[in-house]
Amino acid sequence: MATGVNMMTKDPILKVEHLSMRFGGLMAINDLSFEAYRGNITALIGPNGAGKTTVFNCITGFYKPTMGMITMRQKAGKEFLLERMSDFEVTRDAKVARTFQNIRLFSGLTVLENLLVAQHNKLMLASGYTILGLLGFPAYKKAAAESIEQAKYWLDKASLTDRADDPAGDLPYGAQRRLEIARAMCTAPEFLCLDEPAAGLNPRESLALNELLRSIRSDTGTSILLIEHDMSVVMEISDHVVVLEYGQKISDGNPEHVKNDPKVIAAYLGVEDDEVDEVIEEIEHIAPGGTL
Ligand SMILES: Nc1ncnc2c1ncn2[C@@H]1O[C@H](COP(=O)(O)OP(=O)(O)OP(=O)(O)O)[C@@H](O)[C@H]1O
Repeated sequence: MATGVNMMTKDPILKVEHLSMRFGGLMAINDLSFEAYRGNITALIGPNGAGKTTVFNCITGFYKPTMGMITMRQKAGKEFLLERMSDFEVTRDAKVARTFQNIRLFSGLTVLENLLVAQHNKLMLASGYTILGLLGFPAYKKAAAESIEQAKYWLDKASLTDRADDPAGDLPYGAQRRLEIARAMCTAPEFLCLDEPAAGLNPRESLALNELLRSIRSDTGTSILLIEHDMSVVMEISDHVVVLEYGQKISDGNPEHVKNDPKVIAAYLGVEDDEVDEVIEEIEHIAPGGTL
């Protein structure tokens, strides 16, 4: 398959091999294989019901796949077979963080508190899981100061510093989405999975999201896998796009390759492959140069 991506020079952080997930009589994912590369933004796209969230749930330990292997290799070389791990272990040990389609913030806590709660594990470790934290043990004090610094850093990156003391539930929708991503970044993940981060955003909020994701890629080197329906976000910021239809991969490559792939156009327009040329001709007639 021509892909437009030079796979030889890429270093995979995630390898999904022959993944299948069956729900009763429904094969939601059927023998799916793809890779996500270190330091890249990879987008997983496809029509409604294609299986994107199911893939995310398999990667992040929420579902146990019916078949297949999901290997994550950290920067230091340590490998994890994610399909064998619980969601808690995937987050804590493999350092995979995720956000959900529906926002899941602690809406009664302030913005800053949301970012501190995300670092709970680190603080508990520093307290030795005892009351040393309450007694002002130096290691705990140091960890607490680091947590605040980390929270401040991500408040700034997400353009939320001036809302730090407001309840998270009072933020506009786009700011809540950025806070969720900032909260995930406070756990210092190597791999960040975002489920429809641009859903419901207005164009200005979408731009702010793009900027945040680009800065995560350039400043931290964290690899990102995102599910997204907003093609302007996908085409604008992704290095690599994987397209699913009915639980199978139909295209894999750089954004330019994917948006011109007749199979992808057919899937989105809901037509048979052999009718694609005809439909593209019609589209060209209405909007010359138009793609997806
Ligand atoms: N827990 C489940 N039990 C039964 N069927 C499920 C379950 N989760 C997903 N499915 C089915 O699996 C298929 C793929 O669903 P999935 O949510 O992964 O698609 P998607 O590509 O994320 O869709 P959307 O873009 O609409 O969010 C659908 O037919 C869905 O109804």
